[in-house]
Amino acid sequence: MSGFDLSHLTASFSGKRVIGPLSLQVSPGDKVALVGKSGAGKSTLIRLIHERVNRDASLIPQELGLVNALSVFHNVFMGQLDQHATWYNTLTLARPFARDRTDVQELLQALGMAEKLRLPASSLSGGQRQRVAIARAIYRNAPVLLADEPVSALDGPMANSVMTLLRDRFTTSIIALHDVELALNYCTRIVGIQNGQVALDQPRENLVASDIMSLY
Ligand SMILES: Nc1ncnc2c1ncn2[C@@H]1O[C@H](COP(=O)(O)OP(=O)(O)OP(=O)(O)O)[C@@H](O)[C@H]1O
Repeated sequence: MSGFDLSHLTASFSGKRVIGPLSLQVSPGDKVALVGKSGAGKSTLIRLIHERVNRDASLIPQELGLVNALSVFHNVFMGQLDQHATWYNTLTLARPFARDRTDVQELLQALGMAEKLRLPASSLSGGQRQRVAIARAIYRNAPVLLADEPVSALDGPMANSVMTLLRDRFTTSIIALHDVELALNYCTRIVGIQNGQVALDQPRENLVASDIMSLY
């Protein structure tokens, strides 16, 4: 599955509705940017979509979810944990298989972090940690990417390079982005969220930055 049709998406906290009810239909090949001001509901919507799509998604959550005590290799390998038998994962914890090490190393190379393979995640900077979560999502190789501000801790050139990589590696994606220029440059469809509802849903070519800024 690389497209999906979700309806009746709702979320509430302490009895207060923060999302929906809303529907979202995503076709295979859509590269959706979720935009909207802080607190609009983008992260909550990504979580709701992940609950529905689950194993078909590669997720980059805003909180990253790295295990500090484990190496960069093992954090990336976690992207495929549910695709291997328990014995394979247990052996990998002690001593990774050469093929997996090579695959992860190649990914880290593409993310400018080749020399970090064996280091614990605790020793990384914020931007490096974010790239490990990105590598984990790419390594998972699911049909759909769900990402919540995946390049927020990266400098401009690195953010562009990572967005290019994500665009090339995933046919279908939904990415929450604060950076309107990145949204317009790397996505094919812009979905604006306002007060938990879809306030804008347009192909990228119909929009300029000022159209999106009206959401803020
Ligand atoms: N765990 C929670 N408990 C209570 N309220 C929450 C919780 N998570 C989110 N909210 C509320 O839900 C609303 C939407 O939050 P959400 O994190 O989805 O927004 P967002 O658009 O992703 O914001 P940002 O761009 O700042 O990440 C906000 O009003 C927020 O306060």
